Amino acid sequence: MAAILTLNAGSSSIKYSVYLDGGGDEPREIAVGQIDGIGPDATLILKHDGQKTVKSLGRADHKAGLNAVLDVLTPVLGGQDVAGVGHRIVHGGTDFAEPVVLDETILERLALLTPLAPLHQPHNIAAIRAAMEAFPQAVQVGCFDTGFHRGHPFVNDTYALPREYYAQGVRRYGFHGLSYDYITGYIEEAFPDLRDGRIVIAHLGNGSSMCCVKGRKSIASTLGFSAVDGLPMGTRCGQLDPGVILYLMEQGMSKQEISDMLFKKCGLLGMSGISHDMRTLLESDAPEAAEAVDYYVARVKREVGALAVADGGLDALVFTGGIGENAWQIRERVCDGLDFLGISIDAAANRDGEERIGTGAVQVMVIRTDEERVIARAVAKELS
Ligand SMILES: Nc1ncnc2c1ncn2[C@@H]1O[C@H](COP(=O)(O)OP(=O)(O)O)[C@@H](O)[C@H]1O
Ligand SMILES: CC(=O)OP(=O)(O)O
Ligand SMILES: [Mg+2]
Repeated sequence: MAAILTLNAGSSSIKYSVYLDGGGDEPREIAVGQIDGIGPDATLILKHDGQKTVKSLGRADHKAGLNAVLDVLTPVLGGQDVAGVGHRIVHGGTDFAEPVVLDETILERLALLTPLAPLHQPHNIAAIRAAMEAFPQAVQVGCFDTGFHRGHPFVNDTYALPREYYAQGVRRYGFHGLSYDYITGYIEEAFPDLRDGRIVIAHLGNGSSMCCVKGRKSIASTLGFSAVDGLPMGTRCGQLDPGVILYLMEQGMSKQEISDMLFKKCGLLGMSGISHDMRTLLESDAPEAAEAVDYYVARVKREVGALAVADGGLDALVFTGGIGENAWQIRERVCDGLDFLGISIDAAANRDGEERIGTGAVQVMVIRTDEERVIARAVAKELS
């Protein structure tokens, strides 16, 4: 049976999985892992054959992380034929929404979108090139984070700029679409009563965004044209008055310096001066760490309200992503004081990370996302 490999290069991690192609049935996962904490202190995790391997890599950038993944996969694959490799590609622009078989021309077009997702797009493209070299016989399939949001109503898809900019592609694309696709599919199966419900999903990770859906369709997202808008993130500023950028330009900062600052030096890292990592900030006693977390929580809360309004009400609130799935403290603080929206949670169920933690009119849920599965399904479809 042929194998399918998935690669998902996030801003602070590379997630990977190996599946066996089900020949039309759901692909069967046989190994899963990630390089966590890309930067000074990276860790490789592999779960395979009922065993979990954890190996410290020390300092590792995306390239070193990817090489470590390819190394660890050799014994996992055991000479098995890799028929397809699926890739998460963060930005598809106006041209790409559905999964696509990748070739050199497409890669060149995707590279043009790098300024809009500098923490992802180059690593996504590097992973594709590495996979093309490592598995030359395999079909390489790109799956786009922006695809899920392409049906937004115009009011949630545009900025109030002169119209020609919309035509040029200056739009609210939204990201984390593979995660939202997985979560909405999961809800459809596990909670059929919510199939047509108004759901706000908070994908809180190193990259964070929120999205409201109705009947599995994205209605609005906090992320927009580039992967920097909306919520504050590990190193990204989130929503910002464009006047600040004009101010920075007047201060003499170059385009590259401003981009580096907004994408790499802001958010939790910039506000705390300590770390981009939510785990570190929750453990810290420094007031700056507490202020960064306060700001993060306050922005998530505001977006719950904003997205509930955009969706015409709220039936469920879902937490997912590295922070949303694991940080009970953040979930507790986000939900605190939102009773007026019908949101309240059971403290013990929340601490235990149970799937259903709501006690009010709105269902509140913690659901583990699986972007890799969405990618694997797309590859399997391509192979069938
Ligand atoms: N137990 C935990 N408590 C708090 N935060 C956590 C926990 N586990 C993971 N995280 C946070 O999740 C983030 C990584 O999320 P993830 O979705 O994997 O990232 P990426 O955006 O790279 O895909 C990190 O900032 C990390 O601090
Ligand atoms: C789009 C984005 O921010 O992705 P990630 O959360 O994987 O960094
Ligand atoms: Mg991610």
